[in-house]
Amino acid sequence: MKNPKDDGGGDRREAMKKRSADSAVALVEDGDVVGLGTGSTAEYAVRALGERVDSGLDVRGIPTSHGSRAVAVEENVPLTSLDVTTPDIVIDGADAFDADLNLVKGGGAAHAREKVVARASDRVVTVVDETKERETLNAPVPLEVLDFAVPVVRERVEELGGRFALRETDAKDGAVVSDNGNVVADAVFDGYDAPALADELDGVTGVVEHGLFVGIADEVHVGRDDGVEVVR
Ligand SMILES: O=C(CO)[C@H](O)[C@H](O)COP(=O)(O)O
Repeated sequence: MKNPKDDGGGDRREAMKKRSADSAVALVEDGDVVGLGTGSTAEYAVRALGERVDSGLDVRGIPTSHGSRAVAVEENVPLTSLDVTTPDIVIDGADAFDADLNLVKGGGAAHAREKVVARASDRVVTVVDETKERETLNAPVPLEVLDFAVPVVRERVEELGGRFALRETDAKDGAVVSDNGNVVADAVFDGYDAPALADELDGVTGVVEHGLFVGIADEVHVGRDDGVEVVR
């Protein structure tokens, strides 16, 4: 299965993403520690934060991936780590969300670090364009899995009624490997109750982390053509 993030784009959608990112970055205050999310929408946020740093804002960022670290370095956003402190706010994207603020994350294979940073943050702000909105979540659930455990995790996902698809990459022959050195798969279900499935996946030994974020997001900034709707 190819990366589910290969979902096209277009200028209109990029503008919605940027609107959402700008709205979230406006919440950052002088002195804040900011969790830096991963993905194209979060990248807009890191770049917008960089502009505010240029104008004198005093912040430190905690990246959620090698990718977001690289963007922060390029934008001169000073960095710190969970060894030193925890974020006042994290700004990160999502692959899908529902009205209860359940999120599916991990299209960029960074959901394990993203969840660690989000759970450590005082305020969790999600940035999306309106195409991510769902009445019922049914997006494939990313799984970061210990390579050794793939057969037993596959079996458990199938017992839960899903299909287990190891994620592949065009960048090399073989599986997508996370920043933590584990393989990444997608668990595909027709539809699911996010809290119940999250509970089940929490209990699967060999799954380092899954991409269902339940009870974590405080607000979702939804970029639309005519502005940003903040869903709380
Ligand atoms: O969870 C993520 C990475 O692991 C991303 O936040 C998610 O995939 C959304 O990315 P984009 O803003 O590019 O659509």
